[in-house]
Amino acid sequence: KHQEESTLRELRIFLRDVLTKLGRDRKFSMFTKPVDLEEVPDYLVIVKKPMDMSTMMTKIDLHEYVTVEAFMSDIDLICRNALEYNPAKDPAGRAIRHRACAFKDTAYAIIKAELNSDFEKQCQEIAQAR
Ligand SMILES: COC(=O)[C@H](Cc1ccco1)c1ccncc1
Repeated sequence: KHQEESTLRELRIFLRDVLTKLGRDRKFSMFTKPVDLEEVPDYLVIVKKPMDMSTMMTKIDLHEYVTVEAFMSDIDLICRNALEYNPAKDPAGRAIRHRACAFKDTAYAIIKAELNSDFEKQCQEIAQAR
């Protein structure tokens, strides 16, 4: 239905705006691109499902997100992966973990400030009907 397509188009615009805002913050630069598997050869031994903001931007453009909830699951995945791969056993690991938590909290705050709950309800109804 055209009304549904218009709602999903608005969702994509909203999600690109959230990622753009997060990508502007230099403390989150390690989350903007996939972890380099040549630099970090054991990454896939520990992290089963890598995720990063450039991959999320591609998923938006491929219409892979129909709800904000699905988008937030990938934000949570970025954070969880960083916590799993970077133990708190040294200052470098603790700094990355702190940024991972700040990344997730900042994403949630941007979304809460800008998302109309009716809008997400419409997206959920479209997702259920599919
Ligand atoms: C989310 O990013 C990561 O988990 C890797 C882990 C990592 C550790 C050593 C090399 O890479 C990272 C990359 C760049 N700067 C910090 C950490």
